[in-house]
Amino acid sequence: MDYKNLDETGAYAKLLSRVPAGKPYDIAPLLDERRVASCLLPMAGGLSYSWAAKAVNTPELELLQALSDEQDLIGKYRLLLDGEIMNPGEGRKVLHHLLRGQLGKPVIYEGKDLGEFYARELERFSVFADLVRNGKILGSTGKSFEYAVQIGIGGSDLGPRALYLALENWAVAAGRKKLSARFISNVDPDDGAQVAASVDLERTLFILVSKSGTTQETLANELFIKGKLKKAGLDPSKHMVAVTSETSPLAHNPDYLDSFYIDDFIGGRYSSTSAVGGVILSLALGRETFAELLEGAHETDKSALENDIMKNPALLDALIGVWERNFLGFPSTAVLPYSQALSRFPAHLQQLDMESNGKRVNRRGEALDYATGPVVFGEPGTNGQHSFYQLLHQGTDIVPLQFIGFLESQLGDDVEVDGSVSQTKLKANLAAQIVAFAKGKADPNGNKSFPGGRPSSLICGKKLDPRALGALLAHFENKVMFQGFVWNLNSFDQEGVQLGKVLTKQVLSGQSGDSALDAYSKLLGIL
Ligand SMILES: O=P(O)(O)OC[C@H]1O[C@H](O)[C@H](O)[C@@H](O)[C@@H]1O
Repeated sequence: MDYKNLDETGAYAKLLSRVPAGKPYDIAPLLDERRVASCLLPMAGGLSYSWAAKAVNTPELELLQALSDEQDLIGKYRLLLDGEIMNPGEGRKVLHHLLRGQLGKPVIYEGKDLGEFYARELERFSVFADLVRNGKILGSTGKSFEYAVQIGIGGSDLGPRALYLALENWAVAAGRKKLSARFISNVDPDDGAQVAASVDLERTLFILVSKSGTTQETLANELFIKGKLKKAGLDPSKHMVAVTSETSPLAHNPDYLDSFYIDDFIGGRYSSTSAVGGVILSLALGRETFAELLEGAHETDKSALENDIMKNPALLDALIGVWERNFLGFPSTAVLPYSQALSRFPAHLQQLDMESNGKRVNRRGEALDYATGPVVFGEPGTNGQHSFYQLLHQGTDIVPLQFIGFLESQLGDDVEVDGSVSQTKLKANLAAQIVAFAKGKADPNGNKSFPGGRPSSLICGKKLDPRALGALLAHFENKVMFQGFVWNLNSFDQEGVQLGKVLTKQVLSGQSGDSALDAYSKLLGIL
């Protein structure tokens, strides 16, 4: 396989020549009824991807297709599916797609079929979840479990938390919610203390999740919670399960009620569809809920194999993102779900994208001369409208926007005020924002004028259900993967998080050897 930097491709110079000189790419004249109807791609899970309000047209799209072909993005995706080492920094395969079904060759590692291994673990924790939900597995005082509390951080927290919140109301409406989930992530002791105080410990099952089994925050929180359980007269070994990799120090420990495994080929931020997300979702919302989520993700993974960018929403989204980042020069992007259930989804995408593609060297470690991953942030609409949208509408930076919306609410519990129900108001706000950002509004008073030309995409669906959520999750995973391939990055390691960990250890050992570190330690009352 040929791995080229973006600026070594033939398409790069051609795309540069498409950038309007000295003025923004004006999308206002583009956006009409015909364009909204035609710039729409069906996605898996009943979703669709609208790129009508993007600053891109046929000539750029043809060049982006050429870029995709030249960088062989689909070929690289196929290699990944077939179990090639796609994380060269750590010499690892990248197998999160295999968690939701086989699309490539069987992946055999040290004599073990990894597809079978993941399927076996899925079945094991699904059965476990059934037994807990049916009251066949009880706490140490013989009471059934009502709460599931995940202890984990980063990929062992953000994705699972975002998915749980996304489906909690849906599962209530579907009669599938049995346990309430909570999450402890921060080493800030107030996090664990607050969560512990909000549950009935006798009826709580803790899920200790750490792929490496060495994460400082998670291990501290484990001991914090075990101390609380003991103090309450409970046996921690009957109140805690572990999710980790088989090679971690947490593996095969009889002190846990049970243990479920992943391996080194499931990256933390890509682990939501493994036991890392699956145990808590299956416990709280039922195994069928998690199974449907996996189906939506698998369907998306399949659609991402299509070479034609006009038939592959994740690929198109990725390439438009590259056009915006490298050619139009936009440094950030906002994820704006018009769905309160997706309140933590932007935080998950922040890790997914920024930890994957926040890199300044290529996969061979050579410095790059072009921009890579954007800064990602976001909040649900309409809340964001009353907060940071001011900058998005009238600030000096153009921030491409990724809207997400649904036709129906999850609970269907609504109120009519001034002739419309709240769900309709939510959607009206969404439509209004897309057009306001794209077209703006001229006004002789500069303070009141809106420049427009602020591009956005929209992913929409009928209702946020497990299939749609799985499709949404996998869409962004695949988008980030394709962008990493375009930029010639290793999207699957995260060396940038290491230095801080090393210095923290030095501070805690009292041997920092650095006067600035000592000074800050004094300021914070450590020394
Ligand atoms: O699951 P763990 O091994 O505890 O890792 C938790 C997290 O911490 C690391 O520092 C990485 O930055 C994340 O990618 C990872 O998800």
